[in-house]
Amino acid sequence: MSSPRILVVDDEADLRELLEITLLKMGLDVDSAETLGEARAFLAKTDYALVLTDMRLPDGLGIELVREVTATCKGTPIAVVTAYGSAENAVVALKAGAFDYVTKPVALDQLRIMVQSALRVSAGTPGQASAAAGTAPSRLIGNSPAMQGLRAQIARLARSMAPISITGESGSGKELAAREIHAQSSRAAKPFIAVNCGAIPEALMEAEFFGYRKGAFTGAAEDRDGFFQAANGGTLMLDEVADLPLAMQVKLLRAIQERRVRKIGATAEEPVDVRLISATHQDLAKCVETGKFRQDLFYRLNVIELSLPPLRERLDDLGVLADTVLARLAGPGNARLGEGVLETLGAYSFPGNVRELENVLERALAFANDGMIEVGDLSLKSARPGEPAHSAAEPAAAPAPVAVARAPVASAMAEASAQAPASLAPDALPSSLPDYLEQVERDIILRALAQTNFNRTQAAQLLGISFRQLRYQMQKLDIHAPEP
Ligand SMILES: Nc1ncnc2c1ncn2[C@@H]1O[C@H](COP(=O)(O)OP(=O)(O)OP(=O)(O)O)[C@@H](O)[C@H]1O
Repeated sequence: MSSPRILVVDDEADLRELLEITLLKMGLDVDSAETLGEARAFLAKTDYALVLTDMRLPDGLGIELVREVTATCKGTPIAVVTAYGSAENAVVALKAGAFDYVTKPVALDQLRIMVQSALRVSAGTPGQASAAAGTAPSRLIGNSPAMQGLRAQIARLARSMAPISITGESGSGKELAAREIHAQSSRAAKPFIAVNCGAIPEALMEAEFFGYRKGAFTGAAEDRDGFFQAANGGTLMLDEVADLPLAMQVKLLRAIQERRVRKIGATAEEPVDVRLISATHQDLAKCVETGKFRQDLFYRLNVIELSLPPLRERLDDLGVLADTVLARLAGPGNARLGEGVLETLGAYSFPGNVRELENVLERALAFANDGMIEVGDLSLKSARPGEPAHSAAEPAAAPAPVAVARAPVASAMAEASAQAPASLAPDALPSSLPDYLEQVERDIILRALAQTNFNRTQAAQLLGISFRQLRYQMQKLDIHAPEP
């Protein structure tokens, strides 16, 4: 079987030679062109597994070739070589459809990693083949035009290394979309690691992201990998990226630019091959304006934007989503929606999106007779049709109070109040600040859960925190949902 063939396009003889030698040593066949014109002539005759082009060529710009190859050579990955520090070129090329980029001076270990990953793309992984054939069932359920467009966009984006920034309200499926991109990419066999940037204490962040060496600090009993090493070869999702403290943003930017990380306590850096996907329900551009988020990092992460529509803008999908959720909860065919249920759901604004739909159906199923969910089994916040829903970014107004808190919540509340620290006199001090704060936190979370009938999405909104933060705090404080 013949080796994959690569086209190198560069007018600098030294660099061209270095690229050729490196690729030949990897067992690949190479054609070389010095100009755009020569490259076009090669491309007209031969199918390549990868095109690697410089940005500046005597008769034009490499970006033209990126556009042509992306438009005409279906599936051929093209990567660009950019001058060091010219992030702009790299970003423009990625936006135009380039698979990836390497910077000059070219680090050969990074070049090899990039080439191998491009070869996996052009060979087509099983995930890609079935996705392309339209046979792979997508985890993103919905037949609305918005969902169809989203799935098509994901299939395209899965073929490149370009960083993707996913925006959307809480519960709209940002993590699911990121997992889908990973699953359809040539990285599917490698790990997908999702990190909630808002849930990591600032003091631990560097160790969590980059790892540490044994003895680097008190308690570092052995070497440990960070998220970057754990995601090597795969995808790293930075969820709630707007919550990253500024100091960590600087370190992250460096890791992204260099594609290398250094463990705390290590002397040398190590290369990492990670595709980055970031997500947030906040307006990251606004965070840049207010100085909360670094512009340079924003620019690096926000190369391709993927925006997830809120559920209330794709109500056509309610039926199929409800069927899928019920089949998962009760087993296929064991639960159904009674008369008027879909219409009632359709009149609700779902501020917590699909996650809230899942919660609503799970609770309703607990009250339903023989798996038949009736309108009375739904406990929705009052919502009028067409009423604009609250953005997840802004805390929702307090929901209509729940008439009676369910017994387990009420008893948990009573228990919490019994333990709750008596309010302190203005100059009194608690004997243990952490215990005192923990009890206050427990008390407040239980109160919010009782008010929302243990709907965590709504409770998180009441408290002005994300669903994930609430879930994290509940785990930490050992607070559990009552048994239905
Ligand atoms: N289109 C969809 N099809 C099927 N399930 C979905 C869809 N969108 C979201 N979900 C489900 O809704 C829940 C929330 O999704 P996910 O965690 O991806 O949301 P998110 O936007 O990342 O939320 P957050 O901002 O709170 O982290 C998950 O259980 C997910 O499986």
